[in-house]
Amino acid sequence: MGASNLSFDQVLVEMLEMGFEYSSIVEGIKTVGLSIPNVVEHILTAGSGSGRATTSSKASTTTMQPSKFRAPHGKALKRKALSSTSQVRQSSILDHFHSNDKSTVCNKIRDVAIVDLEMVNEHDKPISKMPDDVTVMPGQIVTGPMENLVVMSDWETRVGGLLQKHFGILCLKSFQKEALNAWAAHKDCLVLAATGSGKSLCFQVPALLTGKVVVVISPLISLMHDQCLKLARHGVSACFLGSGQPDNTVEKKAMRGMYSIIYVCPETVLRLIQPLQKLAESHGIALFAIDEVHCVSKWGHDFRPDYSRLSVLRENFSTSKLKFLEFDIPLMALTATATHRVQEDILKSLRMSKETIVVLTSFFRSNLRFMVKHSGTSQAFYEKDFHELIKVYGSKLNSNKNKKSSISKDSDDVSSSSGAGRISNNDDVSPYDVDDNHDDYGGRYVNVMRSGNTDNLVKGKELSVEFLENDNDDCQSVDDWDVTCGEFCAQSPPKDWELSEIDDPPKEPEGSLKVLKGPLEQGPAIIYVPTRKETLKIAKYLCKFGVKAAAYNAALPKSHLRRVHKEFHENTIEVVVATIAFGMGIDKPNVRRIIHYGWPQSLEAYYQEAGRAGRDGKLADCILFANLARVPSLLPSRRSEYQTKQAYIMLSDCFRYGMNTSCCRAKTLVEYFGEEFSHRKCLLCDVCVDGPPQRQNMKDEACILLQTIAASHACSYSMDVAYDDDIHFEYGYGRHGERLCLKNIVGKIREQSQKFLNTDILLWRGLSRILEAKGYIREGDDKTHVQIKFPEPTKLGLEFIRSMSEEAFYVYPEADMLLAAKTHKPYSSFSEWGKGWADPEIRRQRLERMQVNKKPETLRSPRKHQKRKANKMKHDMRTSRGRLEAKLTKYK
Ligand SMILES: Nc1ncnc2c1ncn2[C@@H]1O[C@H](COP(=O)(O)OP(=O)(O)OP(=O)(O)O)[C@@H](O)[C@H]1O
Ligand SMILES: [Mg+2]
Repeated sequence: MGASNLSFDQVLVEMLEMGFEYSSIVEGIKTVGLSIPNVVEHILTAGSGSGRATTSSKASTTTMQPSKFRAPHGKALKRKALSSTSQVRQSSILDHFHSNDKSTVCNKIRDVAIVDLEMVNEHDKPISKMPDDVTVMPGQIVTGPMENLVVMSDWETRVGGLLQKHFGILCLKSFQKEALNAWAAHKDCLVLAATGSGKSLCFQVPALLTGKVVVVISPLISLMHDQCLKLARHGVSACFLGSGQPDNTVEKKAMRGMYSIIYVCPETVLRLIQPLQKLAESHGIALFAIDEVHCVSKWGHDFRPDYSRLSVLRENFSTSKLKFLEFDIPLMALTATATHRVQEDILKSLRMSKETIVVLTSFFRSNLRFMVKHSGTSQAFYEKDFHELIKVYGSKLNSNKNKKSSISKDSDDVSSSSGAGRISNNDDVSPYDVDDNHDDYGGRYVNVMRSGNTDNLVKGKELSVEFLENDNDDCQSVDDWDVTCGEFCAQSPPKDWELSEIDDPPKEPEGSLKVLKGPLEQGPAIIYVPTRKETLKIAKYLCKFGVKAAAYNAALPKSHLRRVHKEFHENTIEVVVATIAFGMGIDKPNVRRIIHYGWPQSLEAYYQEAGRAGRDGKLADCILFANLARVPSLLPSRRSEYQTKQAYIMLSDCFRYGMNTSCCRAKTLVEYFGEEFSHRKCLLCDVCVDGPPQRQNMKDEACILLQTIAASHACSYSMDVAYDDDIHFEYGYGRHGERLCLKNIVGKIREQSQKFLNTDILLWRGLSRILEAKGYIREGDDKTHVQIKFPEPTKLGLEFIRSMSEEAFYVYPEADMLLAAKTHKPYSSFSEWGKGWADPEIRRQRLERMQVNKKPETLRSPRKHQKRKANKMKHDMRTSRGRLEAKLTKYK
């Protein structure tokens, strides 16, 4: 790859977008010239140290030890036979992974075939241990009694042989049977089943049973590609169409019925309506499957506008439109993350039939161990947060000497629970970690987003250099994987399938739960971060300690992404540090750890990504490291006002999940999706294991907070609130008649009550959420916030004040309240810095804090520094104006 004709600035801008640091880019350009791929390669190779997986095809060949090439149950696979039976027709797979090197084609074909079969092994090996705790609830949800349906006769008897032949599977899970029953009865079907439960089989089987074509609508090329590859290995011909498919003969062949399964993105299927109608006539279409169907809904976390136009399928493939059809071609919609609202939206948006069968299984994944840990999630915390990960994945050879110097003496176990989302690992967080910017609840973006002006949106993005994982990944398009193939011909499935006896596990009595215990088995990890820059920073950090880590974000060169994907599947890369671009569809059975480093944007996204873990049914960790002292902000993205509001609601739910200290995390998650959690607890998460914190009687705090809020609204309520003796309010509705935000209200409490002088804003923030949940206060602003911002009392709240009795008010302190209790600081906000100097105690504490916690100037972020400067200017202006006004009154 020689130098391109790009200018220095162009290379710089593009690479900054990818998340690289300015200095590394400049250094790279100096060394290898103005070629983006070369500079990327240079930086990644230099930064990776010995830990990063090598890029050469040799590496994958050499890393494959004979012992690895085993059939599911220990039978060695014959390399030769495999390479000769490989019928993957396109140059494709080679192009995927080694597009530029044609000289070693043969070797590569063999390598890839072997790699693929290795993946098959991994998938099928622990068949009996598949997460199959799903329970179909036909009685509740199925809208039509199945026994009354005209079911395609004998499909169940015929399917057994096909499953064995193609997938090495003896039987279907009950939810798969339900879905297939619906299809066989020509009914539409909505399948809601946990991540990794095997939804794909529901739409793959109809192609095998009928010999007709199944059209699958899928949101990502990477996902389509993954599935096509697996199908080819299982002896099912499949292709994918769309902008990632350069060979237009594939599309023509597909429309002539040459592939059993056609994967398309929604954009493409909309274009292909007519050819598909012809295909339905000539060959027959057995089913339209809409995978990851939550993308249909505006209420979902991953809305794709083209998904919402898929109602054309119902309109164009019904008996009223196509006279040759005997029945409407059934629709099967599938997802693992849909709330009730999203489910309703799906049925409506796709215009699914009134008789749609909804197959609902539990979203609960009993082998996932959820935890929340407090962390500043910045570079200063890497050492502490990743030290256990480095211990697990770091190469002994490399890291021993580094470990001595760099890894904290602290031997806290990353995978050991910190206790109910509490603050054990990073409990020595400085008060300065509480970013006062965030007291305004992400206002920086709110302003930008709410303007409705797209120019501003763009500016917003430019402003937010750290939040670079923008629409590129938010709205992942088919272009995120420009895979050059898409045609997969059926290979003969391996002859020596060893069939495991699998069936739904015997139903356990209600409430009992088999608890997986013990240390995690070996297996890779994925670290999800919000920004591209962090993917690179963390991957580089881990590589320094000998961890085979790699960054993955949508802006990185496709060749790099393909390599990461491949090497991750081969277990050459052990830790992928990724944005949401590596989320949906990753089906690797032995992922042992999913770490979210920073707040996710929604619980749907969180659960979807966490669902990549433990797909083999074995214990896996899902750890969320988040700054519990901060209210998270929305990442910039193109959103309408309506979508912004929705996004805030989802972020808020996610924030509350992190703040929770008393309810089982798995229960919180599945109940979020509207499921009634049949077990009381998961017995694995940090809350279940460590128990909730001790309940506190917060009667006094609740009363004073409610009173102060009520007083600030006294004008509007024109009521006589019985105040505490030591509280006197000078005005009712803010000094200038404006609403008082929680921060001001807390300021008032501190001013008026000696008892609460030294209380932390975090305490009041947590308490206000508790009061809101109890229905005593509500948001008084017409905007949506992540955390209540302008509290106003409800009728219930006012009654609570009126009827204040001696009764205690016991609550479980939330995570931020516990954090406040641990960090002994009276004020968390710089905006309150100017207040209270006259008070000797406050003065003493502030001076002490200035001495002890003074950070070196270099550590200050430019953003904070600018804000401080601006505040100082404002303060100076105010004081000089004050002096001026004082002088003027004097001379009047
Ligand atoms: N009946 C079955 N018995 C055993 N294994 C199965 C069965 N059905 C599917 N599987 C396996 O389960 C794994 C996960 O399947 P799949 O990718 O379809 O999950 P999914 O439900 O689509 O998950 P996600 O929501 O994350 O996409 C696959 O490797 C598949 O081979
Ligand atoms: Mg799936």
